[in-house]
Amino acid sequence: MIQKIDKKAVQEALRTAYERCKNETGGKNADYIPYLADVPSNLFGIAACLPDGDVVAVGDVDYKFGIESVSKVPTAILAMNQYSGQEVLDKIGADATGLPFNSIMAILLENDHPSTPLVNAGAISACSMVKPVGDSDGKWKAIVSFIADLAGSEVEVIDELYKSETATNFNNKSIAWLLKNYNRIYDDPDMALDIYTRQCSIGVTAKQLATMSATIANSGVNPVTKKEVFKPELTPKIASMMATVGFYEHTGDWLFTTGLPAKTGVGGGIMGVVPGVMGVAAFAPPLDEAGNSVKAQKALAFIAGHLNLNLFGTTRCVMAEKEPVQA
Ligand SMILES: NC(=O)CC[C@H](N)C(=O)O
Repeated sequence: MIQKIDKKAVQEALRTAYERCKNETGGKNADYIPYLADVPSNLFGIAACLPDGDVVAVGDVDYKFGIESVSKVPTAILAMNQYSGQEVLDKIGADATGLPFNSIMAILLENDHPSTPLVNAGAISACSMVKPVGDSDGKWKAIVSFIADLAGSEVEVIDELYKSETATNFNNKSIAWLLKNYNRIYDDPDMALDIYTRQCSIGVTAKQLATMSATIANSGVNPVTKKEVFKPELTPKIASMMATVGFYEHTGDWLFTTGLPAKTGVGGGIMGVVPGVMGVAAFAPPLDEAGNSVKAQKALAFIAGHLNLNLFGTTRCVMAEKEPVQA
């Protein structure tokens, strides 16, 4: 069955989700990265970007927060775009770990494999793959301009966050060097780790996240700028990775509840992709124990249910065509 929805329905769903969730008090800001502990906990925004490039939004949607692990999505796509989906599958993998995002155990259990580019190990490995290999500045330019192309607007690092993460990323250092030991780092390990830390420190708004996910939903063509950012065959690849591990050890619960491929970050952002339909995103800093924003996940779960965005459902949600303008 096909269910047509229009911009008004999306706007209404976002507003209702905002009203329902704004007083939610569960969760706690990440504090293992000192900068994140100080972000105001009551910030809350929701945005959606539609195939015609229209962005609908409610709440704190222009506040720049740390993209954190949502950045694993663009870098995974970039690596697949530069090499191929198959090569990323061979070099990194696409398995769920069922374990926390920064798990060292996951690397050992997967027989020395980083599992998926959407956990820390695989993301550091993906950063090591990004071309030009051996050229830190070149790699960084490739990543930051790829994220800007997905978002349709410039992005930059929040310096204070980058410093805060760099001063405290001991666990990630161990991951980088453990992967090096297993030949799963394809460039200098310290350089790969630094690129990963920097990409996590990029500031984005909920509107930018929604546009990034709309570009993914729209087969790699940014619906705002119309630029072809990546190969169309990569949309189902990245959506499947997001569905598999986007909420780490809570991914099964999330997928069961919503049927929406989505990726979270400890900055409080969540980006959800409805392939062929739209991108949705939400942001609120307090997290559950797996590092997923409590309020943002409640809001997106409501929207997914309300608009029938569940990819496993028998009702397919599509955007209604705009009424042609009368001559
Ligand atoms: N889940 C996350 O957002 C984690 C990202 C963070 N930069 C880290 O590596 O720990």
